[in-house]
Amino acid sequence: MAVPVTLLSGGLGAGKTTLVNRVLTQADRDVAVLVNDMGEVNVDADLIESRSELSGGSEITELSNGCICCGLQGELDAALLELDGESSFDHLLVEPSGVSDPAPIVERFVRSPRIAPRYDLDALVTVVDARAFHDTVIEGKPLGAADEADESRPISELLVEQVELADVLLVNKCDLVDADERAALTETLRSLQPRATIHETTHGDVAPDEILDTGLFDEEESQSSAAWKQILRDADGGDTDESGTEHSHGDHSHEDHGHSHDDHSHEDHGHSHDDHSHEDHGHSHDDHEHPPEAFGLDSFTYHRRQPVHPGRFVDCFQSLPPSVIRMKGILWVAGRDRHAFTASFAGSATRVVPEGRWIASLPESKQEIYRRGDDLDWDPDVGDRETRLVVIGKGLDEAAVTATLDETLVREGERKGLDDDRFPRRTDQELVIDASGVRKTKPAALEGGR
Ligand SMILES: Nc1nc2c(ncn2[C@@H]2O[C@H](COP(=O)(O)OP(=O)(O)OP(=O)(O)O)[C@@H](O)[C@H]2O)c(=O)[nH]1
Repeated sequence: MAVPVTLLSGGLGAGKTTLVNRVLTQADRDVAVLVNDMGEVNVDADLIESRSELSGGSEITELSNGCICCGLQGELDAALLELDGESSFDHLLVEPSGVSDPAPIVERFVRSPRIAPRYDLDALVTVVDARAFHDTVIEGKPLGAADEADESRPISELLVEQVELADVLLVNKCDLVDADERAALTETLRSLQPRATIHETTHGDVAPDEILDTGLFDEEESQSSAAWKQILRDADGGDTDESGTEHSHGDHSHEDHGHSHDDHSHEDHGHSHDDHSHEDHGHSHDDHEHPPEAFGLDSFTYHRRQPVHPGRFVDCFQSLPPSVIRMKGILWVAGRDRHAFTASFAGSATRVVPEGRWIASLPESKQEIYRRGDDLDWDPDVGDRETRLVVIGKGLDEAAVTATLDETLVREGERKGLDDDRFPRRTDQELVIDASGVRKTKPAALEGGR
């Protein structure tokens, strides 16, 4: 029988190890643990090991040569197969490095022909450091220089994505925030991921049953329930009012609106964090509640059939109003009329990544193929090119944010000769914009040297 798996994620020092130790000592079943600390010294494994000896019977396996979310997938598979072959246990806890993107690990459990039959993903549990999440994501303060300096991908954005994927959220270190901050945290977390069960904890004090054998993981939900995806989907089928802001319900997300990925001849078509192809699953979500409003937050979709001016876009995203908590969507960048970009802002930083080709940039014969049978939102002048951003925030002044975004649009007479080299040309590069500056990086630096 397939062994249930809990996948833990959370920022550095959020309290994952503390939680694992608690589960090992309190659970009434045999729990194996797979840890990956991405560092030379596998401190977590040592800590857990000394504790697990007390609990008896638990199995600890560690991976230490990189990050299992990408570079170590082979090693992850091997460890999982070995564990399955050599030991017997009732449940597996996987604790990847704090800066991992959980999505590729989920992919292993769900899709790998060797792993999927043996393991059954039970829940994605994200441990949130209440103090750090409040300060970085809600207040928008940058993390300490030491924390963020070496990382190409903004940590605050990863923290938000870990929340957006979660089935269970543990808001840990609640002793370090006051009642108002705690309420703001819960409200924000709910608005980012309405589906998750939330527990407020100190030193991971949650009953093991809340994270073991929960039956909460649902592949389709996990791909589609992040608030920004729901809003984008709702807006996508909708009417546009005078301000260009959309309010309506539909059943499409930009993931399935067909940007072409077939012509990457000039690129090293590597990895894109947003390009998990299984997002295109065509499932109807009309029964979901519209998320942020239900929790006192505001949201709207900004939509223009115009490109942004690259320089003004960067300037604007270096100082977004503090009321904006999350922004995500698709960008048409002037001077780069062939490729769609995705932009993702969370907390204090924005990441811009090139995606596939605009279908309108393909030869007409190919456009036909993409457009056939697809209810693409096609504009007679610009085709599928668009700038479409979901904005989530607290006390958002929609008109003011819209005006700010409008300022970034390219103006009459400006388009000639615009080609901002800071915007990546390859899908394995990304542009990171934060208060300290702008840099073009390779995500590989963060993710184990892919
Ligand atoms: N004040 C406070 N400290 C906590 C709490 N939970 C954990 N800690 C402490 O925070 C530190 C980090 O906890 P860990 O459990 O090691 O965190 P982690 O997520 O495993 O850390 P990494 O694996 O390094 O990312 C330790 O010193 C813990 O004792 C809590 O609720 N409140």
